[in-house]
Amino acid sequence: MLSVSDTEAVILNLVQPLDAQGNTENLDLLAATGRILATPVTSQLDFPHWDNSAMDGYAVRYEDVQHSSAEQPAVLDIVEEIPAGYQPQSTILQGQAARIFTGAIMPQGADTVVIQEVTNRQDKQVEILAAPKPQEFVRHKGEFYQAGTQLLPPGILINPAEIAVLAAAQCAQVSVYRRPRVAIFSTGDELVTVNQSLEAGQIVDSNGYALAALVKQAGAEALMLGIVKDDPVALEKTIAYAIANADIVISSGGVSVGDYDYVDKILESLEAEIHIRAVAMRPGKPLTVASFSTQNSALYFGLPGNPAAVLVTFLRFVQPAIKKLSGLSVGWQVKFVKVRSQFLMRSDGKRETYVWGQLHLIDGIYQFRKAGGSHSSGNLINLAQTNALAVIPVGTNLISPGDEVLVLPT
Ligand SMILES: Nc1nc2c(c(=O)[nH]1)N[C@H]1C(S)=C(S)[C@@H](COP(=O)(O)OP(=O)(O)OC[C@H]3O[C@@H](n4cnc5c(N)ncnc54)[C@H](O)[C@@H]3O)O[C@H]1N2
Ligand code: MOO
Ligand SMILES: [Mg+2]
Repeated sequence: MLSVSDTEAVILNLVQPLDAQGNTENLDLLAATGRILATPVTSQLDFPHWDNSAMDGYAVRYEDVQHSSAEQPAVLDIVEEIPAGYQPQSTILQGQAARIFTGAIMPQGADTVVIQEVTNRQDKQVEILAAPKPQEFVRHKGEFYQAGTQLLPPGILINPAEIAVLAAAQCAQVSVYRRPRVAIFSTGDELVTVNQSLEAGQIVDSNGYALAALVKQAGAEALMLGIVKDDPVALEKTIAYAIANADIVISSGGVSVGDYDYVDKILESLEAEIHIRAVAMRPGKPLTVASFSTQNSALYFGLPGNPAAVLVTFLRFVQPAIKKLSGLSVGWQVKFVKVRSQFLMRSDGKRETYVWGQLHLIDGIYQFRKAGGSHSSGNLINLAQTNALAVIPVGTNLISPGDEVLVLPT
């Protein structure tokens, strides 16, 4: 059995990020939030585009006002008014100023802005009641970004701030990586769809729904292949189709040691290389990860059937794999935060144990509260309304209330 961290390393090593050749699409800027930028973006514009005022006030020559005070104000002639959006017409000469507003172009000759709060306007003149600093309140051309240098690198997540930058650089369309395609199917003779009536021994295929939601949340596209019976022929057909039509395949169930657990056997018959068969974690011990030598074949994740095991193994291993595959250049790994546990938690200390619960903000500090109810990996009911997984490492049997614990926000 591999440790969780070795398993993560093996998986991330198997993932080939999408190649920018042939795996991109052009999107309208407004549709690009949450997508991954595929090509570097460069602008021919400086930011700011020209020297401009950061404040409402007066554009002046520093040398004219450097000794100004309330007692001995410099008195300047106002020669122009410059609102934002206008090209100034005059050059400010000695003893002159321009009325100027935030974001307006600085006029020639002026090098400093005096905010209107420290001035006294007298019709066509202004008194400067305090000496500014040289170049104060001027935003200089190219101070934020210089034309021709890289504005945004490829492989970054496009969040609202990047959308704003791309808009300012007049990128109405952006090249992003296509969404990874993830095939999902559930195995089990006991499974029915949400709208079928339940006979004895049957349960609803909730894993398919959970996985579809998780895949979408991870920024990928779900290719739903439904329920497959515990039947080698049907399974082989579905797996062969899935690996040829997706970047990643996720099945749930059929990976343990039962007589009807066929997934590993079928993968072997399809000449898969099985990299992982079991992980020292709870829940999620029987986990199968396989790859194929055939070109463009998907990476295969055979998740255990128990609903809690599906959620935990997806979040711990599949989500980072999807993120790496999607073209993100950094930050695919899961991020744990250190918080205090409110309650006592136990583990046998043999497998890395994941406990679902809630992060609560108490006086600005997060605390972890284990979910009430059964923590059987077959229980999906108390998974609802949780937002975090706490980790009890191998070798630790007890987390006492108030102890620090690593938590994976979900
Ligand atoms: N003798 C042993 N038995 C088991 C072991 C073991 O080491 N030795 N491991 C246990 C652990 S841990 C897990 S986890 C499960 C994994 O089993 P499988 O991956 O083979 O999954 P199934 O047997 O098909 O199903 C397990 C469980 O989950 C329910 N299930 C399955 N699919 C769905 C679905 N789509 N939606 C909702 N629920 C589903 C299924 O009905 C079973 O109750 O094996 C243990 N056994
Ligand atoms: O590994 Mo299993 O997922 O504990 O039920
Ligand atoms: Mg089984």
